[in-house]
Amino acid sequence: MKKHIVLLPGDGIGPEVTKAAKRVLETTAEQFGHTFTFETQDIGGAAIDHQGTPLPEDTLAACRKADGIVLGAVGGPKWEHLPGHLRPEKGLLGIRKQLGLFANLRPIKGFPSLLHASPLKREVVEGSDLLIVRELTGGLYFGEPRERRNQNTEVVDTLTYTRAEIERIVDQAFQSAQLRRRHLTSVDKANVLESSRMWREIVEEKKHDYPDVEVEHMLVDAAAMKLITNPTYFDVLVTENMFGDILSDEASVLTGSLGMLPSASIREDGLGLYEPVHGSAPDIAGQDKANPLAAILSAAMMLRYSFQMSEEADEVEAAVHAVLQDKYHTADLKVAGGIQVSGSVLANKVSEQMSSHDTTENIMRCYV
Ligand SMILES: NC(=O)c1ccc[n+]([C@@H]2O[C@H](COP(=O)([O-])OP(=O)(O)OC[C@H]3O[C@@H](n4cnc5c(N)ncnc54)[C@H](O)[C@@H]3O)[C@@H](O)[C@H]2O)c1
Ligand SMILES: CC(C)[C@H](C(=O)O)[C@@H](O)C(=O)O
Ligand SMILES: [Mg+2]
Repeated sequence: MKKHIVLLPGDGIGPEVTKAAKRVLETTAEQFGHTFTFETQDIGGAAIDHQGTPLPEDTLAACRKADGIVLGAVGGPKWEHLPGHLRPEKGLLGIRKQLGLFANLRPIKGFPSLLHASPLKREVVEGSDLLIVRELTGGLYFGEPRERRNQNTEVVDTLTYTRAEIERIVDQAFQSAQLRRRHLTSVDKANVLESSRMWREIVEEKKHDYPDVEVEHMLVDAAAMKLITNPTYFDVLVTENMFGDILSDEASVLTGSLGMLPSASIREDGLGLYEPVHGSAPDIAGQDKANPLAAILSAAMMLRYSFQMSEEADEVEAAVHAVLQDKYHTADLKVAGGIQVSGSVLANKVSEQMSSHDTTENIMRCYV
């Protein structure tokens, strides 16, 4: 099969992890007889430096034509002095919005060989396997007005959702739950926010369309606590944009590192932007220390969702599992008796593992 992939490396460790994902995609193409073509475009701080804007028209146009998009990360101290509308992060928010990528799927599952890498107790982490379905193009991130007022003595951000925006993400979450253990937790702050009360109403209406899914509501503060005290309680969580952002970084603790969490930002027709959950990590950028597995697993999600190549996705995930079983890891993961390697060496190991044809069953097949 032929597929055209747009790479958006961005800033900080973005280029390092994107290169790793590309490497693994090239190995996939070779192994399965596909033709993947790649095109690199600017986004974020790199785009500001090269083209004066965080989201150039060319980038958007290329993404609209792509079969899949892989993004590294955007942002960093170099651009922090810029006004809000010119910041690198605006490029990422812009592309999500412009492409209508309203659903961000963030699977969190501990690899068995990393159970001790989490600072949480093994008995808490063991068996955790959850999916955060984060609404991605609404809420506080996009509401207007957002401004300073009255000579800088007041500030306003706006949380808006339309009924249709909530309905489509709730549908997505119910459908994800149907593919998994059929337990959905809708997370909100309905004791305070009107938007959350409408969210709850919609979940209550929608549940009749999915009678095989058990659904409940949970307040976000309680959910934050339960995520790290009793993570195996959860299957699918669905929540609005900002709550989803925060809860997913928190949940990464279950896996041992933020560098392990992949994500898919998708829309109904199958186009997707595949992005690790982590940021540009300026503290380790340029040192080949970044964990490339979140980006590699994001590429596996692209194979599964946008390209419908589930065998290929299984192969990548199984190779990641095998490399971790062999005790290879980057510096962010604390693995007793492990073999610490650079990010590029770890990516090569995954690639070699795939080429060795040694990989068997994918017991990590959690990325739905
Ligand atoms: N999707 C994105 O592009 C994205 C996501 C989050 C943050 N950001 C941006 O990134 C910049 C830095 O943000 P931050 O420091 O709060 O968050 P961050 O996710 O970049 O880093 C948080 C911590 O996790 C570590 N880390 C992150 N990814 C890692 C990896 N793959 N391997 C090893 N360690 C890793 C970092 O070294 C750091 O200690 C900011 O400008 C922020 O806006 C971008
Ligand atoms: C960089 C930032 C705008 C972004 C977000 O909040 O969506 C990031 O934290 C993420 O999780 O993808
Ligand atoms: Mg985030």
